[in-house]
Amino acid sequence: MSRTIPVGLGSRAYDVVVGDGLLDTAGRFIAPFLKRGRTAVVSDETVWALHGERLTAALASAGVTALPVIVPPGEQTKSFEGLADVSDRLLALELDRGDLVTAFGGGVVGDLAGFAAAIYKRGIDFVQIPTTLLAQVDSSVGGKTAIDTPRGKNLVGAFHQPRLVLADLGVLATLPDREMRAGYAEVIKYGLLGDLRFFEWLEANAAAVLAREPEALAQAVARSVEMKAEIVAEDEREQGRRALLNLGHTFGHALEAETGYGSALLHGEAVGAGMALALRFSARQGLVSGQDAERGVRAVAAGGLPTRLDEVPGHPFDAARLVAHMAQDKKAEAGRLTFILMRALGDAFTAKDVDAAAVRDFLIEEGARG
Ligand SMILES: NC(=O)c1ccc[n+]([C@@H]2O[C@H](COP(=O)([O-])OP(=O)(O)OC[C@H]3O[C@@H](n4cnc5c(N)ncnc54)[C@H](O)[C@@H]3O)[C@@H](O)[C@H]2O)c1
Ligand SMILES: O=C(O)C(=O)C[C@@H](O)[C@H](O)[C@H](O)COP(=O)(O)O
Ligand SMILES: [Zn+2]
Repeated sequence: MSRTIPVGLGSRAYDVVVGDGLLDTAGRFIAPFLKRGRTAVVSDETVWALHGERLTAALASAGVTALPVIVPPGEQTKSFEGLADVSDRLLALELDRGDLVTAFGGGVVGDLAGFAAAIYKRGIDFVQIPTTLLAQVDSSVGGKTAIDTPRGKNLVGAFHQPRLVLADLGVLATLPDREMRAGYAEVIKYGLLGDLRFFEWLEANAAAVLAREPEALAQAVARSVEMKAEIVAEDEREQGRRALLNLGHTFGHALEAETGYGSALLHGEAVGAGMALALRFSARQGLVSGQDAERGVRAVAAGGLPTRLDEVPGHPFDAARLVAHMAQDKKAEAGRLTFILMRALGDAFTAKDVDAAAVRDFLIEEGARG
């Protein structure tokens, strides 16, 4: 059984298909987007070793040749060097504008391959086959593509929507538990930012989702995608409501930049800690009740995610350096900080012009160095 969730973007509309075993029918889904029977498949070494043969066979059975472009796994690959490497290899394959790039992996591969597709010969089509929980619920949908720079996360990128997303829940069977927990951060984010019922469902079903129980997993992925699709369709370029998807990211991206994008702190872990900080900062500002904030933090912790700075590798962080990273955030305007804060569980909002000194004081209270 699969579910198809449309992303209603007019001429750039596409479907997200969620189900078990979709990889084996990938050729049938992808063939209609091809002008000739081939696609470059950008993947990382780990995903390719585990699932590359299966995808290659599925494509071949529909008359499609896979041209692999395999990159090292991990956040460090989402860099200028990684982008140059992928772009050069797509050129070496002599892809033209009628060809298609398939991003087959987690958010790193999706963001990198998507950005390469956005700028290759000024733009070619791509499809996403996300293989992590995080990529299935979040990064494969919505068209944000980017690389990191030492100055900050995702600072160089483009909006480039995929033509199709195929989320095969079965491939998550090989995903390490730590990566499941990191992906769960983006799942709970949807409940916190805009759906109290989903949040409550997750409070009751976190363990089942993390254990990959088929029904719970399918429900968590489908509801997350549904929420993201609805928000992206309303605000593709983050002029308003889409910024809510950044809950936990202003704090989280600053922590990622400070830890140097290594394996010590995964994006989802940074978002987990970032959401806990956003909840407590909201309470400190009198925006949300202390009770709601604590309940939100408990739900993040139940996902096995860090919720305090002293649980984040790199602690103690320098408060001023964290605030400096936040000023580079894409939501900041004229040097003024923007955060996604909470009014209640299931009710987040965009707070513009947040006082940098208040954020710094809060971070010091939370254990950062003054
Ligand atoms: N574009 C967006 O809207 C968006 C949204 C959220 C996150 N992101 C970005 O996504 C990135 C994080 O993505 P991620 O968490 O998927 O990390 P990732 O792509 O690094 O994948 C995590 C690890 O899991 C491995 N892996 C992937 N699929 C596997 C599988 N099925 N079985 C076994 N191992 C597997 C990978 O090789 C990698 O080592 C960050 O760069 C973040 O900024 C982007
Ligand atoms: O799709 C979005 O919009 C998001 O903000 C989703 C986030 O989970 C994701 O990490 C995104 O890449 C962050 O965007 P950025 O614009 O802050 O780089
Ligand atoms: Zn994210």
